[in-house]
Amino acid sequence: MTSPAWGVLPKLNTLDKVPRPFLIGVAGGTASGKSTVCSKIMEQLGQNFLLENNSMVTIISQDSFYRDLTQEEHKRALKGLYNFDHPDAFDADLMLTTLKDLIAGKRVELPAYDYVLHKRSPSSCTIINSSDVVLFEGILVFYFPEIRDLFNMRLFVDTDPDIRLSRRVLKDIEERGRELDQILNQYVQLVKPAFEEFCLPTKKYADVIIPRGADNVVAIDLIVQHIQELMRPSKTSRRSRNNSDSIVERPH
Ligand SMILES: Nc1ncnc2c1ncn2[C@@H]1O[C@H](COP(=O)(O)OP(=O)(O)O)[C@@H](O)[C@H]1O
Ligand SMILES: Nc1ccn([C@@H]2O[C@H](COP(=O)(O)O)[C@@H](O)[C@H]2O)c(=O)n1
Repeated sequence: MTSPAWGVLPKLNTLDKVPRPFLIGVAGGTASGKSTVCSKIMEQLGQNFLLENNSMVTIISQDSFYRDLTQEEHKRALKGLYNFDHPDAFDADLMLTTLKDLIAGKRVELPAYDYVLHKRSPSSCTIINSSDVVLFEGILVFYFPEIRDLFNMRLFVDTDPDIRLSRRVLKDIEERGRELDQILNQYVQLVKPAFEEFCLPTKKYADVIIPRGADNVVAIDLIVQHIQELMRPSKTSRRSRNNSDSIVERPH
């Protein structure tokens, strides 16, 4: 293979290594199963590959990057009238810095998000040391171009909207103590229109679309196999990559 192949590897310092951490973006509508898919990928990588190699997988939620609300915004949030599905609801700068820090091998601190209080809870912070694989999941992880470009693999969880709504209703009642009329009002007025305007158009950036989310065991198995293949050391040649579209064999 001659020079043209090198052009698809702009982010790699050395062709002997896949990026570490290997950063995977997982987008999809609310309650599509993003977290569940991430947990399955993590579980399977742990079972099949990472234990042998003493490596680590980390899942990060975009929800940790919701902006702090003003008093007025907080009042609206309590009534289900604040738009948490709009890109402006997120601190995109902090998201970018955090991901860049992780890529640089730095330790990062992530506050858990409290959906009842509508704010981050610094008391339950997760400290993330360097990992081999980082799964970053959220409704708008592919929305911001600079963030989107950091991913080495992009997945979109594509689940039927009726199923998502029914899961969302249950989740909001059981885990977030919300009332049905407020949940449905927020969904119809804010969640659904924002999904159509901001989240769904990012599906085109995905390397792999996963219909039916975590039910799709074949898709998840193939994704896990692909990650294992990319990360496995090879004696004769090593596959080097920037994203799934540009896997090339190392020139001999
Ligand atoms: N394939 C599935 N079958 C049944 N329930 C599921 C499935 N995937 C997710 N769920 C449930 O739906 C809810 C939302 O799933 P979750 O993974 O948290 O979605 P997201 O991270 O996209 O918001 C959770 O209660 C989860 O247990
Ligand atoms: N205080 C908040 C913050 C977010 N939401 C909703 O969460 C959804 C994103 O999380 P998923 O796990 O479902 O992807 C998003 O649709 C927001 O409407 C909220 O209701 N309250």
